[in-house]
Amino acid sequence: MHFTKVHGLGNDFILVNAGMGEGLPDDYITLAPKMCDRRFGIGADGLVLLLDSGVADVRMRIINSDGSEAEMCGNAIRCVAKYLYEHGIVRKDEIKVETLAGIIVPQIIQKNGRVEAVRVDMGAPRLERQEIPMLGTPGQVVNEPLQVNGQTFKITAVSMGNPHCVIFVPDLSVIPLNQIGPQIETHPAFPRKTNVEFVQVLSPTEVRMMVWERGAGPTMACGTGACAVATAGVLNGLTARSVTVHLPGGSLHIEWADNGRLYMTGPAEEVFNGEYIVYNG
Ligand SMILES: N[C@@H](CCC[C@H](N)C(=O)O)C(=O)O
Repeated sequence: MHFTKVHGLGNDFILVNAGMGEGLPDDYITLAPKMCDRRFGIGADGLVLLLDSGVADVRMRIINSDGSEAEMCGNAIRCVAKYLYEHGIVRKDEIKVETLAGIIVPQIIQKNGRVEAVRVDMGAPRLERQEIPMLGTPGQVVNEPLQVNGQTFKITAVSMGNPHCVIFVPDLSVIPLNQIGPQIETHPAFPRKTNVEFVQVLSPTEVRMMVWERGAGPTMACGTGACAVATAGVLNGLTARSVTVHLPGGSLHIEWADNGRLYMTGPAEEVFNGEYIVYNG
């Protein structure tokens, strides 16, 4: 199987152009963990499949490294847009991508004839509890206490098509992400599990975050997570509507525009191409 390795701020993916004639085994859900394995496979946070679409330029499916399917991926969609543009597959400045979270529109930003960044219209955040989804009485989940193994966290829940649980803390460096992350990811309050973001506010226009991703664990960056963090910052009165989000792998700019939509701007990189050997049986 031919693949292209890409990343957005170190959040890395195996891209398979499945709708353009590449043979794709049906069992990609079992294949994804094998391909994503960092010792026995190619190594990645997720497998991204590009498929033909009847309603957009392309359809994107994102399979986490544990084999679960996610509705959307902010870093992957920037990589997809750059890949489609640079390989001449979709030579448009604005590319329509069908996802399980709806049609998302990345925009190619060029400088000196090169794709410098990708700006993505990520749509409006979904804030009602049942849209996250989260159990409990209807309404928004803003700075609400969540009990986790005897500890109380004040959480703000945001859906960017996929679920996010945002927690503001005074000091990121003391957070045991690998211990608390999976406990919140699988907390019974989140019937479809959740991504988890811990955030330290540096100023009204700058925050630092780290993420524990649903189905992938700790990653270097999360685009939908950065959008959720920017939304949560405004809802909690902590940040402005335009904010720079610093992640372990680099920075994203997020704007929650007056039209209610979130715009994410950041880089995307293609790293190498290869052939993955699929053994039957
Ligand atoms: N890293 C991604 C999000 C990938 C999906 C996530 N793990 C989920 O299951 O929702 C991003 O950049 O948004």
